[in-house]
Parts: sequence; C-alpha cells; structure tokens
Amino acid sequence: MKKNAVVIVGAGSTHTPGIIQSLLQKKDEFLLRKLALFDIDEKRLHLVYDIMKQFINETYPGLEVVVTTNEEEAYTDIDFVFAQIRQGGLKLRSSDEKIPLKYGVVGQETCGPGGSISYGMRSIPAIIHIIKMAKKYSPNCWILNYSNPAAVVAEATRREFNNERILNICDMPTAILLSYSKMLGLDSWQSLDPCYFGLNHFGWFTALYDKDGKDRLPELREMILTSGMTACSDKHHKDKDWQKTWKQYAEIVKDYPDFLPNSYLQYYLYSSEMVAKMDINRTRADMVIEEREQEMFAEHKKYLESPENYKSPLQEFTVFGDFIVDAASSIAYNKGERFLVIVENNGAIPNMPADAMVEVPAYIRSWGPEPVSIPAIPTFHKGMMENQLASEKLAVDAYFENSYDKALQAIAINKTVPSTTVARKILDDLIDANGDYWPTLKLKNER
Ligand SMILES: NC(=O)c1ccc[n+]([C@@H]2O[C@H](COP(=O)([O-])OP(=O)(O)OC[C@H]3O[C@@H](n4cnc5c(N)ncnc54)[C@H](O)[C@@H]3O)[C@@H](O)[C@H]2O)c1
Ligand SMILES: O=P(O)(O)OC[C@H]1O[C@H](O[C@H]2[C@H](O)[C@@H](O)[C@@H](O)O[C@@H]2CO)[C@H](O)[C@@H](O)[C@@H]1O
Ligand SMILES: [Mn+2]
Repeated sequence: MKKNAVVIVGAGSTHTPGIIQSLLQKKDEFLLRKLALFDIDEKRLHLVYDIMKQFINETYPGLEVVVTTNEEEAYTDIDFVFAQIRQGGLKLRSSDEKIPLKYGVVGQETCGPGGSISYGMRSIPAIIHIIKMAKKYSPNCWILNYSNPAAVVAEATRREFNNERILNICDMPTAILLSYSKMLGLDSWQSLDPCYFGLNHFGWFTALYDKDGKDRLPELREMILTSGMTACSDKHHKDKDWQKTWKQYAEIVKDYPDFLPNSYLQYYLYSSEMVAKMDINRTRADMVIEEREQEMFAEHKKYLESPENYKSPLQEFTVFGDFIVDAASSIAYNKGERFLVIVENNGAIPNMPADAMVEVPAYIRSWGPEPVSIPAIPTFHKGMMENQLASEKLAVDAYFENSYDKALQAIAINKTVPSTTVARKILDDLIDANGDYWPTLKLKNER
C-alpha cells in the first residue's frame, strides 16, 4: 500500500492534537511517510508539536516530521493537505459574534452575518492562497478543508478551482451520528449509513440504516422525543455550552418531527430565542479562549516543567481527527467509503440548483466524491435552503466583485436578519472590524 505525506495547515489549532492522534492510531489503515505541521504562528505551532511529540515518537519512531512556517518546505512532496485555519483568529471570531448581537441578531461562529458572511469573506483569500501554494509545490495533492465557514469556502473554491482535488468537509453530522449510534447501543458512528441532505450546518437526516439495512431513524426520533438528545462522548461536546445545543435539539425535533436536524438549524429556526440566551459580553469565542485554549496552554506548561516525563494527552473519541483521516484513506486507497461531504449538487438534490454546494452522502473514490442522488425535497426544506444558499452565494459574489451592494444583500436576505436597516448597520461595523482581512467593498456607482 502506498505511503502518504500529509501537511496540517493551521497546525497551531487546538484541534491538531486530535488529528495527530487519529493519524497515528490509524497508521496501519492510512500509511504515513511524512507528517508536516505548518502555521503562520510559530509559537503556537511549536507548542502543539511539543505536546504531541512524545506520542508521535512512541507510536511511529522514525516518521519524518517537518515543523515549519515556510510554505515551500510545508507544501513540497505532499499527498494530502489538511486545512483548518482560523483567519483573523479568535479575536475576529469574537467580533463576528458580538457585532450582530449588538443589533439583536444571532452572533455565531458560522451562521448569520458574522459567521457566514464576515468570516466567509475573511477565509476565502486565505484558503485560495493555501490551495495555490499546495498546487504549486505538490500539483497532484488532495486538499481536505475543514476551515469555516465551510459552505462559503466551498462555493469560493468551486468558482476558483472547480474543486479539482479539493474536498470541503465538516464533522458536525458525523459527531451527531456518533451520538445517535451511542443512543442506539451501536459500537461506532460507522455502524449507521445516513441519508442526509442540506447545505453545510444546514441539513437534515432522512434515514439511518444499520448494517442489517433497517432504518433506525423512527426509533431514534422516539428516544429523542421522550428522553432528549444524549450528547455524544466527543470531548468538546460535553462542555456546558454544547449541552444547551443538545437540549434545543429535542425542541427542533418536537416542532419538525419529519427528519432529524443538524443542530446548527437552531440558529435559523429559533433566532430570537437564541439571541435572548446569548450574552454580548461573553460569547462562544470568549469561552473557547478561556477554556479550550487555556487547557492547551496548561498542557504545554506541564510539558515545559518536565519534557522527558511528559505524556501527550489522548482523547477518548476524536471525530474531528477520525473523519478527515478516514476520508483521506478512502481517497488514497480508492475504498469508496460513504461519508457526508460538501459537493456541487449537479442533480443530487433534483429540485435545488445544479451549482449549489450541498452536503449529501458520497462514496469517496481516488478520483473524488461520487454523490448519492435523492428524491425531490419538501417545500419547507427547499425554501429554507434556497434562502440560505442565496445568502452564501451573495457573500462569495461580494468577495470576488468587491461589492458593498452584494454584501448588503447577503446579510439582508439571511433568515437571521430582520431588516435592511439592521443589515446595513451590521455590515458597516463588520467592515471596520475586518480591516485589511476584507477586500475594499465599493458601491455599484463607485466601481
Ligand atoms: N468543518 C468543521 O466541522 C470544523 C470543526 C472544527 C473546527 N473547524 C474550523 O477549523 C478552523 C480552526 O479552528 P480552531 O478552533 O481549531 O482554531 P484555532 O484558533 O485553535 O487554530 C487555528 C490555527 O490556524 C492558524 N492560522 C490562522 N490563519 C492562518 C493562515 N492564513 N494560514 C495558516 N495558518 C493560519 C492560527 O495561527 C492557529 O494556530 C476554523 O476555521 C474552525 O471554524 C471546522
Ligand atoms: O464553538 P466551538 O469552537 O466549540 O465549535 C465550533 C465547531 O463546532 C463543530 O465542530 C465540533 C465537532 O463537531 C466535534 O466533533 C469536535 O471535534 O469539536 C468541534 C468543535 O466543537 C462544527 O462542525 C464546526 O464547524 C465548528 O467550527
Ligand atoms: Mn462544521
């Protein structure tokens, strides 16, 4: 079996230890010849490497490891790029959350004016740059992108690269599947074959087949309606803030019992209730800075106290790591495994536009994803998706056309936004907050 060289881009991320853990735990399924870690922040990059090197050395003595802030070194002789960057850092995640909230609109990492439009326009140039560098130094490599907002990024990479050897992914549906499998007493999230349609962070499970071919969704729906949604064992999802999401999940199922939702639909279906529960002085970014980041810094302190005796922290489950490694493995060895991924529609959902980037099941081959096509979707879901898709496409238009008008439309049409006056105020504040991270937006009559 061929051995693979992987570069993790954004390797200073709090999620990198999980990816490294999966890569090495799966080293017999996805053979490695080189692991490169790249980040623009040298300090964070080395911090993560310090934490993980005991595990790397012990699990795979002799593996070639490259830790670098040099692009040529990072991208040369690579088979797979795993991208998971946060352009503008948690500081701008915080602005994305707080600016809309100031005007009574949902402030969320990947949803609404901050998460989808502002973060999207910031991420697009950074991801395009990464892909250009990767293709320059390793023309045949595959790029697997987790960087958010994945829906907007996927639309931008479709326009720029036709998504040639690029796969945009999100582990949220997989994390939900882990939860479902545990509730059903199954041993892994791969015990269920999901039928699912939507956009990223905006979709629905329509059936969940077990290995005997039985649809377990009706049984699961009853469990959720009677006892609520049990949070999965993924470490991140045990935290207090995520627990609120799982509580709300059961409410969505009560109101819309036909299918089982992606948890992110809470921000669109209950926008005002979500805003009422949010605190502008302490949004999710603050929690991540105070909790997840601090935990990583505390680990590093432990390492510095005694590098020779330090043991890398391993997690019980790492859906984030397992999913990206399994997807890469399916490409590398042409396994044709079924995953939920973001692909160009092209008829998979027959009553949605062909050029929509949708999230559906696909069999992952060495030549790319082969999406599953489904019957036409109902009016409610189609209407929701068309609205959100328009907002996402307008955000990408705004970026490529440097257009203030399109950015305003992207925000005004978003289901989380009540009026154009509010949309304009949010946009003007976001322009100030993003500074040079955004292109200079011009009004139509100024261009
Ligand atoms: N798709 C998914 O399901 C999923 C799940 C979790 C996280 N994410 C996304 O992954 C990304 C990372 O999230 P996190 O919470 O781990 O962030 P983080 O802030 O912990 O780490 C991000 C890292 O990226 C680096 N970085 C920023 N801009 C960069 C650039 N232009 N080039 C290279 N490196 C750069 C930073 O220095 C930092 O070390 C975010 O976009 C987040 O939304 C996606
Ligand atoms: O608010 P955060 O930073 O905790 O989470 C935002 C991300 O949430 C989802 O990712 C989860 C993932 O589902 C889970 O398996 C684990 O790896 O933690 C991740 C972070 O909590 C979502 O899919 C991402 O797109 C968000 O960035
Ligand atoms: Mn996601």
